[in-house]
Amino acid sequence: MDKEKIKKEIEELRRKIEYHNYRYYVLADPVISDEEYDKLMKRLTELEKKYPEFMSPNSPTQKVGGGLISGFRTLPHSIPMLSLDNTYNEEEIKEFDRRVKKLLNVPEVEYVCELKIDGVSVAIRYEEGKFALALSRGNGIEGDDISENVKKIKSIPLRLFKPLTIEVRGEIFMPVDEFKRYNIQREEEGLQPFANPRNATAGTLRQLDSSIVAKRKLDSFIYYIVEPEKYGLKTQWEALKFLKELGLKVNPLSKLCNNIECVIEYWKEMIQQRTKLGYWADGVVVKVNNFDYYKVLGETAKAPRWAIAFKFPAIKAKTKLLNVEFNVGRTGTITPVAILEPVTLEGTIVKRASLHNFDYIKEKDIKIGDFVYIEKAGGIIPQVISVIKELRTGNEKEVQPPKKCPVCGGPVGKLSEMEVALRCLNPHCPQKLKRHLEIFVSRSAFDISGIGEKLVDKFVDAKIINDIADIFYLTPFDLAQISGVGQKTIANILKQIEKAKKTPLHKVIVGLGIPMVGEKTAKILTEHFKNIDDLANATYEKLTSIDGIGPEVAKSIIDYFQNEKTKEIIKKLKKAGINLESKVVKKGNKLKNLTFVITGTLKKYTREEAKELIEQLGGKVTNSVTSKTDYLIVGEKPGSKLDKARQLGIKILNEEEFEKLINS
Ligand SMILES: NC(=O)c1ccc[n+]([C@@H]2O[C@H](COP(=O)([O-])OP(=O)(O)OC[C@H]3O[C@@H](n4cnc5c(N)ncnc54)[C@H](O)[C@@H]3O)[C@@H](O)[C@H]2O)c1
Ligand SMILES: [Zn+2]
Repeated sequence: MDKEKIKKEIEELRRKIEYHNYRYYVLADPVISDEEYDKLMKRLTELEKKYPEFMSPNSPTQKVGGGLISGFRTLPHSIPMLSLDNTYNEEEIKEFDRRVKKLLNVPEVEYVCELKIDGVSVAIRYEEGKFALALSRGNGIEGDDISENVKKIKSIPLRLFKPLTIEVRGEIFMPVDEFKRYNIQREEEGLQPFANPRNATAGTLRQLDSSIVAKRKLDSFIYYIVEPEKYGLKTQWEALKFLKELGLKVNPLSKLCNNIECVIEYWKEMIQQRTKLGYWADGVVVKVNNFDYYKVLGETAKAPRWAIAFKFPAIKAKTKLLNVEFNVGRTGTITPVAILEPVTLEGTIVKRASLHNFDYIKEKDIKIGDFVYIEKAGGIIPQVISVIKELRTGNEKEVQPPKKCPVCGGPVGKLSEMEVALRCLNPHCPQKLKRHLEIFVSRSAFDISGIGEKLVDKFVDAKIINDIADIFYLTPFDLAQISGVGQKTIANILKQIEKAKKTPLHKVIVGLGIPMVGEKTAKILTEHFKNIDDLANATYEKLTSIDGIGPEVAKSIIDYFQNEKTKEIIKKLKKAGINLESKVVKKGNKLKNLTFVITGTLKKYTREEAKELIEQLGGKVTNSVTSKTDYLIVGEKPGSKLDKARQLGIKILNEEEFEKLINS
């Protein structure tokens, strides 16, 4: 009976930890603090130790977190790259010391204290002094070959001061200033800022393009030598000195201690200094100094027994949650934001903090009026971490998810069961306009590449563009008003806009941004409806009778076209002369085994449309005329392909003849 309960708790803990691993390592977007995570892990470790019958080799306690990334070559480590056990308090560090002394049967042990740099660990091999390979920690047994990226880090030498063949290990990290700069840049680009510098470092190192790594100023501290006895080294303290002599960057703040009291003192000193370092350290790594002891102490599947991470307490502040506001993002996601009684945290005044999502609020039972603890994830983004329930008066109020979009008053809901976030469901919500315009001008829709993300933002901010159709009403004057756009660019953009008016209907539909209607569905629709009005008037029965259109998509299409703003936008698109007719004919085999080449400009079709038409009828379109070409279709201002076709005696069709062929 009791055992059943324990088993359940173990399973629940494993499920939670795996979820947080996923958020942390894969999404680089953790939702709990390291301290909370470590508490879950500690509880699981305790239970597994007490009830070994529930132990499993797949438990997160048995694995090094992180994993491998696709796109890189994977190679085995020379010896496993492990994690570290950790503790947050003095009692436990003394316990660690007692355990070590008991296992070694000695009265006192020397420790080396090093800062625990909050970055990503790396193994670097040098051959005869020359940089040969860098591997990520991966799953601890195998790592990713990130050599090209690591070579771009300035503090990592490509040549050592001595021509040794050696493997060293250390930490790659992003300094505080660079992290701040990079996050500001990300926000300007409309990307989510990284929650902490470790995530930012990991995100940078997994780039396949090493020139990106060169742009972000990553740095390194090396702290470990594989098989140190080969170089006559007997202690970690000697190893650190040796690494420095090789020209590697070694953290200058390490300390050699004769006993555990000295370690605790160092830890306290570093807690004071931690915010002034210029890089993030989340604790002190305490290592037994004498290498002879390492074999005696050994290691678990996950961590060595001769070292422990003595983590710093989280820097948190207590304050009152005054209210919860709702932010609407570019994709319409609505996120709750805590409005706080202003409080100082790590030297800045915090008035707002992240609450992640409504599930988070529910899970933590956060109420308006509560006293809460806030913490800065990675020293940057404040978040509400926990509620101090003892201080409740009974007047606290539940946080109600909004029933309407706080920006446009539109309906609110989830797009699918799977989603955590609530969204504004109004397709024309002004808050979504920027994102929508990015899709509108993209290659899968109107293909107006002259108007990139930055310009879109400027147009919307300047209120020149208030809905998607406004793109087709841009004047040279509007364009000139936007700073940074020259005459040439203006002419180019106008040309592209003109061309975009001929965009085939399925791409127009993609551009409209009807929820749940992507490229594939848009194509199906153009095969069944003559034009946009035909589609707008389609009944639910008609839509669901089409192969590939499910009830949810049908409902979404109907909702979209019933929206008053949609009607206005369609009117504006018509007035601007946008193609809203489907030129797609029914599929067939009429052109089977025939190869076409197109030259010059056609009047009724874009290249793309003509190509699609031919392909739908079973034909093929290639770029150059060869003896295998069956037809050359000739528009206005044909190129040299026409001469070539004549030489080879290929059949030549003008636009009318081409239409006759497909409609015959
Ligand atoms: N908040 C979350 O949701 C969440 C989720 C997963 C993991 N985490 C955090 O990540 C930790 C697990 O990550 P981990 O396995 O990398 O362990 P870790 O970061 O706690 O410790 C091991 C690592 O410390 C690094 N390190 C830095 N300086 C060092 C030094 N001087 N000497 C030796 N090593 C040094 C090495 O990279 C080593 O791999 C957890 O304890 C938790 O704090 C948090
Ligand atoms: Zn809205």
